[in-house]
Amino acid sequence: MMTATPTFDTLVDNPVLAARGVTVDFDGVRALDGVSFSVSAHEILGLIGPNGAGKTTFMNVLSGFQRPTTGAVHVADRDVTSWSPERIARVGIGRTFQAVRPFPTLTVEQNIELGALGTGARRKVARERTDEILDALSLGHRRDAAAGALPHGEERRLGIARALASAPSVLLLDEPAAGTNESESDELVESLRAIKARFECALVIIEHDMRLIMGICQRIQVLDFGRTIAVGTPEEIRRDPAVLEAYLGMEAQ
Ligand SMILES: Nc1ncnc2c1ncn2[C@@H]1O[C@H](COP(=O)(O)OP(=O)(O)OP(=O)(O)O)[C@@H](O)[C@H]1O
Repeated sequence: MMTATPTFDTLVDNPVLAARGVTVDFDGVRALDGVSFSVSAHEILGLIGPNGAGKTTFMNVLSGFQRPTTGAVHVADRDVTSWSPERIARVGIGRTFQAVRPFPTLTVEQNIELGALGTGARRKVARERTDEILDALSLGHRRDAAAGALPHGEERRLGIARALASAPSVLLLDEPAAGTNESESDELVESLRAIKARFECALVIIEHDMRLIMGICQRIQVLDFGRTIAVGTPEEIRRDPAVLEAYLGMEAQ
């Protein structure tokens, strides 16, 4: 287990997405302080930490929505640190947002197809991909429903489906289980497993639902006050004293 802040060089070999020494300052607040990170093709990585630890800011840096004050972001061997979000999306980094909802008056199918067409897929390819995603995320029975009429758990899955439609090599998910009940969260886990099994896509998941994170992630990185305090398997993280002190508290013991 690595409990110190990892350096770029000691992280995974051949990462599809990596960041080195990322610092972000907001008017006197240091939201991130030298965070390094990498994810392998097809890996499921959890990014956890207490409120305000810097998780969303870090995801914004990875996807081009926040320019780091210092540090670098690489997609495979390309330095994308100064790229726009649109350009980063085009080289395979997809993401969902905590608060962005699907287009409510469009159908589920149309929402997903737009996600594919938006990154340049031809209509036939977009249709095929939409069918595959509807099936993998168990949304086929809702194909013609208006997105705005979906129950909350399905609406969250549609958000993921839309991001998946752009055929990302890495999908960044910002609190996909937010507001879901236990059975919706179980369905979400099934969908994430189906994505891993059926699509060539790594997943990076910010989530406060520890049952979900511990159940599905192969590796977890923990942030606290803008720094990495641990990286390891769920088992290692569950027992890490720094993590217990910072975040999990008694509930993890
Ligand atoms: N645009 C901003 N301007 C100023 N400060 C910001 C901005 N965005 C984030 N911060 C601050 O940066 C720190 C990290 O915030 P961030 O939202 O990244 O944390 P988080 O780990 O995602 O939290 P949560 O789990 O509550 O979503 C916090 O102190 C927050 O107040």
